[in-house]
Amino acid sequence: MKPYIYLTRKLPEEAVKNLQASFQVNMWDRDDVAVPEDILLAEAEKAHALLTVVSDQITGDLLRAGKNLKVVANMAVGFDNIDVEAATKQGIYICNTPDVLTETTADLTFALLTATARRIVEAAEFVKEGNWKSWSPFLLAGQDIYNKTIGICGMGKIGEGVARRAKGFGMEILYHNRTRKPETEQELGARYRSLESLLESSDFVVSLTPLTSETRHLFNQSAFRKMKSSAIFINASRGAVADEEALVHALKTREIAGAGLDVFVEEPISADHPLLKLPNVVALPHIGSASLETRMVMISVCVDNIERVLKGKEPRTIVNPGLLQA
Ligand SMILES: O=CC(=O)O
Repeated sequence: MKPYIYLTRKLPEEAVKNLQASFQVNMWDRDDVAVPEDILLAEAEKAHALLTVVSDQITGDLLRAGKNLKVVANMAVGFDNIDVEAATKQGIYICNTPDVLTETTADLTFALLTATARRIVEAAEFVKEGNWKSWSPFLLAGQDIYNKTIGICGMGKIGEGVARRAKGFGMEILYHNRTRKPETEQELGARYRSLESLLESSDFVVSLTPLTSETRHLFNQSAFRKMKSSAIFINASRGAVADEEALVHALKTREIAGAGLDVFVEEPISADHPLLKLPNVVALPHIGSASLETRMVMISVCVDNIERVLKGKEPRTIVNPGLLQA
């Protein structure tokens, strides 16, 4: 019998035809709703490979139930939705899609910064709603971006991509990261700062840090209080790096000036969430890497990893490399 692969989202036929040639492939065939947990569990119990997305919770229980499972290929660079430790114990490869989405996500992060600073979403709605009656000096006036200070928290590849864009805007670049990046400092003139100093000095605080036990609620009440009252907070990593209640408070009381958010604690965020009621928030539906080109490449990275593992080869992009040595 051919190995069985379950894809948790409807993907284009052309993207998965390679898999169909050698394996039995089944996919959740709706694009508008996520696969329900019970169906995902039942599929994991049968599957040799899963192709998953960020909103699928790949828990220890699910991985232990997957007696045939050899690989989970997550269509994202982040993998906080997966219990990697449990997978490693079960001998299951966890793969992600690094590198291929770096520039696309940096584009979106910078676009979100621009949209928030210059009130682009508000302005576009204003025109479409027929509210534009006259040109006026301060109509929808926002904040400058060029020559301002950007503080990037999480200087991985996407952080570096955002820093390159910031350099083009003549911005002063500060960063905070677990490790210093001498080459980035040299190439982009980025300056390392403690988190506290970055928060105090930046006009734009940009979160690109992965979600871990250390970064959960990194942006809390005390962090927002340290920021300038004119500061704009941009989050393009994971919702839970910010304490959303503290963020709502900081925005309402104008402790900070605005926020551009591509990610939320609960996704999809409910339409009546207090964050969505605030005029100084630009909210996007987790579309950091969502260009047609990049999404197709991400799928092909997942497909390639699955194919390799099921054919007895090493996957190319692996999150639990300890397994390769085991
Ligand atoms: O959020 C998206 C990703 O991790 O790629």
